[in-house]
Amino acid sequence: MSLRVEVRSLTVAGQPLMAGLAIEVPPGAVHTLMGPSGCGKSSLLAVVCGTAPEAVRFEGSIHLDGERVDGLPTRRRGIGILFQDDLLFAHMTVRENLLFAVPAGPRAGREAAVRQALGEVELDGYESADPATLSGGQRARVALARALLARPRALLLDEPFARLDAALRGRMRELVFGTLRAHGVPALLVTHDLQDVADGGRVTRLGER
Ligand SMILES: Nc1ncnc2c1ncn2[C@@H]1O[C@H](COP(=O)(O)OP(=O)(O)OP(=O)(O)O)[C@@H](O)[C@H]1O
Repeated sequence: MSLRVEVRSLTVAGQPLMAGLAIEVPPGAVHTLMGPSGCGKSSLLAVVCGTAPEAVRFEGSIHLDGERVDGLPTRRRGIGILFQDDLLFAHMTVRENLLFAVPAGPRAGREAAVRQALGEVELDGYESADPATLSGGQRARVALARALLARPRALLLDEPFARLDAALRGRMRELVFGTLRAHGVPALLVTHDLQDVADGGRVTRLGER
């Protein structure tokens, strides 16, 4: 799967944020967006997944594997998003949080997908854990597993490592980038930390307002 985002113009409440931008993300690659606070990074992600508020006006196009998706409602784009707040449901176990994301299908297959995803993020055996009892890094890994279980065609990462301590951040980066590569899922990553740039990944620097 590849992602192409072309921004002819992006305005928020009538103020221009960016123009003349083209981003091409090959399968499994992570493209980093950097820039000062307020330059429109989060607004651009919201436009790509189709959740931007009325005040955000976008002219341009978004393609997934050549299919134009910017006219589609969010749920039909198949683009996942991972935030720094993991947004796990507190009243559900890890397994229930993950099952929630698995597309409809036979029960056994969905359960197997959950077990496999937990293995991929090195959390075998954590099915019945309560998210509140997990460390920040473990919660971040559950959130990654959940994002991938929905089988997204592309993933948007909005400062997903910001809350993790330095040692864990390195491991989470490897895990996230490795998993995206393995699944061939292209990603856009917003960060303020140059160390978050994936090896060989491209960077777009957005300007001041
Ligand atoms: N719904 C809205 N109505 C009006 N202005 C908005 C709205 N959403 C965002 N803005 C403004 O648009 C600009 C871009 O915001 P955005 O959150 O996209 O920036 P950002 O680059 O992600 O910033 P940060 O790094 O601080 O998260 C900001 O000046 C913000 O105040």
